Amino acid sequence: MFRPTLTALSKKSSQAWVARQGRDHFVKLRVASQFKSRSAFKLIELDDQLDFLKHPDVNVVVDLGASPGGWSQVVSQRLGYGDGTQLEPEEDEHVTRETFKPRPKKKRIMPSLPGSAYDPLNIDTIEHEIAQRERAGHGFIVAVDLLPIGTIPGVRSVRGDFLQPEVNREIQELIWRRTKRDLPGPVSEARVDVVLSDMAPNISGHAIRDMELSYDLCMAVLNFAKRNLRAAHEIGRPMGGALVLKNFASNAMAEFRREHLEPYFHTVHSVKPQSSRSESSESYLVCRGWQPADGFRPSFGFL
Ligand SMILES: C[S@@+](CC[C@H](N)C(=O)[O-])C[C@H]1O[C@@H](n2cnc3c(N)ncnc32)[C@H](O)[C@@H]1O
Repeated sequence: MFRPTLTALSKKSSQAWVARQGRDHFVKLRVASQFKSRSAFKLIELDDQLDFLKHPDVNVVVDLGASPGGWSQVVSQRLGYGDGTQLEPEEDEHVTRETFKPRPKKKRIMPSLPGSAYDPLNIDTIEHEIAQRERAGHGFIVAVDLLPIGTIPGVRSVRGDFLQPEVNREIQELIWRRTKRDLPGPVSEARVDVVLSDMAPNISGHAIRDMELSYDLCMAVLNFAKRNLRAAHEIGRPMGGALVLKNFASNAMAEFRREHLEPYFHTVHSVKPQSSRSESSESYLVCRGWQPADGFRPSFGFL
């Protein structure tokens, strides 16, 4: 009997993956749009449907599992940074003075810069462009991932494992520093308006283990949200204070939703965006209107 070898199998599945990518409507859209990931369309769909980002009172957004940066780009746009186009990819990914490559003249965003008489690499122009976009938007985004995230207007990134206490501490300190600098009012423990998590554990192939890992990530994100989300009544909008959580369907997740989400949010919706592949069991829990019960916010600590 013919048994395919591992190499033959992996070659076949990678060919299938390439073929599927080529057919995929959202992959084509991504290429045309300059979004860093196809996932960007999932967040666009979620926000267009449930409207948690585009409010003037949304100032601080935390994007967990942000690399390569598609969701952060969408949030950046929705907080008013940029006009819907991102910085050109070569500027975006690796802009350092050493690695920057000038673009052809016709693609330049700014024709020239005051005060930069000689700037053959166009570096001042790029910095000026970034600074201009930074001025146009409001608030800020903290993007967290194990992997690098390029430069996106309004985004500050933290690289590390979200499950590690020192990474949590770094996120917290960044939020406090920026809040103190940029936002009016007292610096309190809870200044985040929206927590997003598109994190997924590395799939081991062992169904129960994978489900447990996914559950643990969701629980860690919820604990972070409990400490950091502004409550709906503080914001003055019933749907204010939102959490978006990627999850994989399981009985444990259904119970998590009933026990840990529904009692504390005004509404909880489970959404499978069109741009999420139908063969994946992923969906997103969109929880709006954070209303901590008395004493529900845990005393301050990490994890
Ligand atoms: C589906 S991708 C996110 C795509 C992203 N939303 C975008 O639009 O570009 C999931 C990300 O979660 C990150 N991730 C998984 N576990 C993590 C952890 N414990 N800490 C930080 N990042 C994690 C992975 O590194 C991966 O980049």
